[in-house]
Amino acid sequence: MEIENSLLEAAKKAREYAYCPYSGFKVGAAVLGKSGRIYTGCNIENVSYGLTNCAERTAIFKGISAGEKEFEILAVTADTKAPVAPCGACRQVMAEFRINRIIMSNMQGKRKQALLEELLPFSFDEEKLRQNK
Ligand SMILES: O=c1ccn([C@H]2C[C@H](O)[C@@H](CO)O2)c(=O)[nH]1
Ligand SMILES: [Zn+2]
Repeated sequence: MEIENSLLEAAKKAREYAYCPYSGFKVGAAVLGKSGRIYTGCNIENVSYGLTNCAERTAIFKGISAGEKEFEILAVTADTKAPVAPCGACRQVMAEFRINRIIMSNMQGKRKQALLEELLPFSFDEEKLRQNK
């Protein structure tokens, strides 16, 4: 519970740095690396909307680019009525790095936990790529 609270706190702080002039929808995320380090992220939008990077991917890419190989838990938060859920692109990136535990929350502290296999069933993975004939 302690680590979950720390991750949500870190995600909440990172959310303040969201660059979202087009949607006005601020999101914060934090991911725990196997090393024990926490990497945070916010969403970063672009005038060519499709280049937008979500908070979750910002946090994961920060971890990878700092040398982190494996992760334990990812937390994400936004100012929504129900806990915010990661988009499909972020779920696929979480699958790439086997981030199995996801904590979704809102600003009021409402939480929901899920396993990646629940968020992304029948996922496309390395094993399927290797079945290429
Ligand atoms: O889980 C989510 C959902 C949305 N967004 C961002 C993308 C975009 O900047 C804005 C609206 O979709 O919120 C995230 O960062 N994470
Ligand atoms: Zn996303």
